[in-house]
Amino acid sequence: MTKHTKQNKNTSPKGKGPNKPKFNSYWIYIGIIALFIGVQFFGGSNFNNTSETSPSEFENFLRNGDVERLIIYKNTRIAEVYLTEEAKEKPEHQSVSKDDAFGGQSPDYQFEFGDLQNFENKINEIKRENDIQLNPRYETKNDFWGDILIGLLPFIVIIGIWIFIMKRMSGGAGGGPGGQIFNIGKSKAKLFDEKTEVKTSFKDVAGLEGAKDEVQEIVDFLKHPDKYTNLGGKIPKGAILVGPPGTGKTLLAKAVAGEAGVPFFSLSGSDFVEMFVGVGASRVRDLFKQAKEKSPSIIFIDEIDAIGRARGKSNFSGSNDERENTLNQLLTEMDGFGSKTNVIVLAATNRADVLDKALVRAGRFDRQIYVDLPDLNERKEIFDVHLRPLKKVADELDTDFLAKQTPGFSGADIANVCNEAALIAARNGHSAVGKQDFLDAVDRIIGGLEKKNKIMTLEEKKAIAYHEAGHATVSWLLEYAAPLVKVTIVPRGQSLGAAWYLPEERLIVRTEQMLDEMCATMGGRAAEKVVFDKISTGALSDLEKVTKQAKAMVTIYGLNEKIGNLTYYDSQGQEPNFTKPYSEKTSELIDEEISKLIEIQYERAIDILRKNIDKLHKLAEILLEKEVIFKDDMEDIFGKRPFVKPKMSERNGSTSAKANAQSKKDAEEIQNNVTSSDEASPESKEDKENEKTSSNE
Ligand SMILES: Nc1ncnc2c1ncn2[C@@H]1O[C@H](COP(=O)(O)OP(=O)(O)OP(=O)(O)O)[C@@H](O)[C@H]1O
Ligand SMILES: [Zn+2]
Repeated sequence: MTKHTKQNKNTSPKGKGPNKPKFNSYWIYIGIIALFIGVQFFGGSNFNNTSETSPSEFENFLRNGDVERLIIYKNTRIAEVYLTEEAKEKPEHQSVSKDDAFGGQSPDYQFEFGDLQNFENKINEIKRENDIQLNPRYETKNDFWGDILIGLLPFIVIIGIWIFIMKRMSGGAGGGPGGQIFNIGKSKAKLFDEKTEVKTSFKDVAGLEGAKDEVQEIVDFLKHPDKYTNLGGKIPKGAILVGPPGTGKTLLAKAVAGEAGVPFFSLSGSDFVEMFVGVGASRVRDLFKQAKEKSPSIIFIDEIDAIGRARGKSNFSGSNDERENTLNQLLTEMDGFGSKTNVIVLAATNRADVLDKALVRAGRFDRQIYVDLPDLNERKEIFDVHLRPLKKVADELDTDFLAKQTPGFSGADIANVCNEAALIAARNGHSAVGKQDFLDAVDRIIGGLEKKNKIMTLEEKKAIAYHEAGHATVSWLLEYAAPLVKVTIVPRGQSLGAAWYLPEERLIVRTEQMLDEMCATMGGRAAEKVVFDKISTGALSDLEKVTKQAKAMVTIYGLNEKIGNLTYYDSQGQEPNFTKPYSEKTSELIDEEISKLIEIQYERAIDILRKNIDKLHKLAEILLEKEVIFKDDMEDIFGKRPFVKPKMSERNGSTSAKANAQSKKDAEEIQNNVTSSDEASPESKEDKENEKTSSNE
């Protein structure tokens, strides 16, 4: 069961920071309205120190010359009488209040005169008889309540609209409309307390081994904070879980809380965002206050990008202040944690790249934990987890088989499949959930996913497998390409597949290293060309990367023979260049050289792949089958990477042509001793790099 956290204490928090507003902004609105009503009541002209009288008595006053002023309201048939100063002293006017707190603005008497014509005649008659100068003033006036109502009408309308919006925004959940207004500055966090909830544990999270390892530290810290602080260590304040929707980010965060046995506050970044100034910041404060009260605890903010988008970038209309305030408040709160505050903030997003730099700085969300779509094996595990609660599952059910049927599915999709299968089985009167029920459920979910363009055809999958296998093969066979760690055809962010390399830290990159890397980058497209004799649009980011690299070689690092030892790089880079720093002719030459560089590497990649076509096929097949391969699988196919320590004297060529020839020779060498050589270990490779770097200087 979830419950909304309530807090009935003082709403205006004691701000710590210097520029925190003392009041939540909605109090200001309420104040203005109250003030207005007050003015209506007390400043109004007929607040009661006016005595009632009758027309005949008035005639007496008039006769006696006591009346200074007479106001006649035609529409309400009321006359207001103001006495002269002397008259007020007379005993017959004792009932008239003398201490008029409002500057004597209110009349002394009022009465209803009935018929206006008669009344006027009577006044004129008395005036004539007694020689009295009095000209009544005529005014129109609404009655008191009508007056107030009309004055308040705009405010009532505004409040009405406001309440309406409030209700809409908070989904009409809980509490009356008034309650909503007064709770607007409260955080909407849902609290999952381990005492009242069924505990989520790592057992409930299938796969995600890497991510689990990383969050284990947070669990450990929450359990034994002293262990860390005693050693003077800094405690992590936050981590961001990055990954596509439905991959179990929320689940993982909840499991961290469950494992550590601490309360878990969960809400979405968009919950902070309201149209009223200051509300987001106030909600952030409230959330952290609640979390600190229950510390140690975990705050989980889903869709952090709703508030954490890079400032001044996302919105051209410029009215982003409210979101920025919210973000600033979040940063302030996170900075404000002392080492004694055992609150850890976990956030989730599927776009880490749009986040504000300030958010991912050290001491805030300085850890990013990747939560990717599951591969074949992980999908099997997720099926296992979600089959557990199903009461009756047919015995012959094979989760391996199910995992194979669901490429590209997220954990949430799989949870959906299991649920759907149970429903289908029930509808068809089956006594247990069987294989066919699952297949039907998969079909149904795929139908939904197809609409969202998330499913790839078998043909596409094959193309991607060869593309990635191409990268892997070429980079494996090139001495200077970064060593491969993992290749996958599980879609990842914008890309359809990916290869991970172990980047080396190099201070200086040599020509042959750049060329080898470019060649490996072209390996994807080259494989498509070699195998299908077709190329696809799937290589866009590869082309972008390789073009940038080639351009840098030619125009920045002076690594091209024809262009020579010069750079068009401007380290000051302050003034925008409206004119190119080189002539048209040079410009053409640059384009030509860039394109030549890339083409040579493309041809080279094709060449390598043609010579290793069997291995490429084998690799692609394994990829299709397992969806992910690691270094070990590569070694099974290619043998260990064959590169031996180079002889120093042979390696001092630095022009592209020489380097090219050198690398080609390498590739051929590899041909010959790919199965025999097993000398290269990562360390020796690194040593070699260092030596090479220094020899180059
Ligand atoms: N690795 C997993 N193991 C078991 N179940 C999973 C896994 N991943 C997702 N699920 C199931 O999918 C549901 C939704 O996952 P969750 O809400 O954690 O995804 P999310 O990554 O937070 O998604 P979003 O980005 O849309 O918020 C979970 O409640 C769980 O049932
Ligand atoms: Zn590629």
